[in-house]
Amino acid sequence: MLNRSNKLIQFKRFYSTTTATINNNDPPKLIKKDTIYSLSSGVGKSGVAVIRVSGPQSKNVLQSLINKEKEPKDRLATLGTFYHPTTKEPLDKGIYIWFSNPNSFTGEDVVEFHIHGGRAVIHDTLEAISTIPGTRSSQPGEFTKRSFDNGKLDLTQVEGLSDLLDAQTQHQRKIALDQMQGSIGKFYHTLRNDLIRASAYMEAFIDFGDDAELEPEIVEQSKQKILAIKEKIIQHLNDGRRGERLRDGAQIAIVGPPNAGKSSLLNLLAKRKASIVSPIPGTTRDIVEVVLDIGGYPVVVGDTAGIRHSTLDLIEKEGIEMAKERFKQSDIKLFLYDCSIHGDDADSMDLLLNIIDKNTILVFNKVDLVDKKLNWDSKRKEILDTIYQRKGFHSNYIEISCLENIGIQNLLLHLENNLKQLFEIDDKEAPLLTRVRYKEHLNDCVESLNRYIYYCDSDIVLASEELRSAIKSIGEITFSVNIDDLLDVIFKDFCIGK
Ligand SMILES: Nc1nc2c(ncn2[C@@H]2O[C@H](COP(=O)(O)OP(=O)(O)OP(=O)(O)O)[C@@H](O)[C@H]2O)c(=O)[nH]1
Ligand SMILES: [K+]
Ligand SMILES: [Mg+2]
Repeated sequence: MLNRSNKLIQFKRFYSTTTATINNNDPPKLIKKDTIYSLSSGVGKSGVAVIRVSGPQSKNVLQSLINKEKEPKDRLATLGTFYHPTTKEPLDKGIYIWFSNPNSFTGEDVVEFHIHGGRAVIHDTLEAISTIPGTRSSQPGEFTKRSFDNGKLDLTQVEGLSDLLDAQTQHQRKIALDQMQGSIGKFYHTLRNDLIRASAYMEAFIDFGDDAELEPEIVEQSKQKILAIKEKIIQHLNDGRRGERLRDGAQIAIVGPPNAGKSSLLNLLAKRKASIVSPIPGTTRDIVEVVLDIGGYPVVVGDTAGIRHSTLDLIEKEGIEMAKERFKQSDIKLFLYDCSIHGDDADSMDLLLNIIDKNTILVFNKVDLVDKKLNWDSKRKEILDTIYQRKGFHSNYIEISCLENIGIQNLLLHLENNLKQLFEIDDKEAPLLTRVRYKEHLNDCVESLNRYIYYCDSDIVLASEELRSAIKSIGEITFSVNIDDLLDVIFKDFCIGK
């Protein structure tokens, strides 16, 4: 029979190999590569432009450009004149910063040149760098790729960085920055580590059970721990698409009967003529979308075709179907009601009662046309009472006039509040689930854990098999887990082999 330390080695080896496809157990090594360079700041004329160089030739590049052999000081902005390495012609006067590996963005030797952002300065400096052997201009995303390869960023951080560069609104920026700094990565690391720790007790039971020092209760304990982890993952998965919504923008739909002023409202919100407005009912056919920033939240507002039964127009009919569908799918729903209609508005009322729900914001438009004292107040009361009688809730409502710009600020405040609720994170521990990719891996993980629970009492070998694939699924989210450290922790608090 194997002694314990051999078993320990076996166990370690087992974990190393089952995760070998995604984990590199050795500390990240710098692979000798081309030295890459590129303009890192935006294209076009600017006050300052930044050229970044990364790779083994970086120091050579720097010394050639400043025409001095001296050792650069680490992470210190230094003023210098840059020369062409072959013609020795001065190119520009600017600042350089040297980052020696591994303390740089890519983990390699990096030098940054902060030069004047004129076309010729940028062009000639890049050309000067290109004359140094071993250098080439970088491919898109190559600096970040090297950073990932060298273990400076895990995959979720790379994705966070990409979101940060794309962020259009304040809240998108906040979430992306958090993710780039490792919040999501850390959360998944912890989940995975917890699973490994719980499974280690299982594995030990399989391996050492016959030594009679480990009780069957251990299996039960580890099962309970794993169940708790599973619950945590499920909770995280049920975040109601908030993270994805924050990346892509929340959907707001404007629906209502023809001529209620839906397109007028869209144009007001967009501050431009995005949708055609006319007195002809049935003007809007397609869904017209505008992307907006409301209180720092990204939203996509969709203007839709006016909904009515009476039309025979096939195109309009299709537009109406699209409108209903959009209404259903949207995160925030605005129902526009023309309050200037005198006499019979049974159609509008039918439609309203048909589709309105608790979360719909009822927007009474064209208040500039009503005589409040005489009839509108009582008519509005009648509408709200009917909703209450038929649907059982008190509807949220706002009065506006698109023509005279009345109540729009109020509507925006209302929307902002709704957005705040929509995006609010009630679970302080778990970050927002920002990508479908994470969701897929987490779903795989939960499925494996369900099978683990199924096998747990009957076939412990199959059960631990499922545990391993659950662990692998989570590991795939970050793609950078060093298992050795963790195993040391496990075995320390495990006390096997002492
Ligand atoms: N007096 C007044 N007229 C308005 C107001 N809002 C919109 N209108 C007018 O109402 C008419 C219809 O406006 P639209 O914005 O085209 O209405 P819609 O709901 O998009 O109409 P469809 O696309 O046909 O369903 C236009 O003549 C607008 O100028 C308002 O607040 N007050
Ligand atoms: K219209
Ligand atoms: Mg319209």
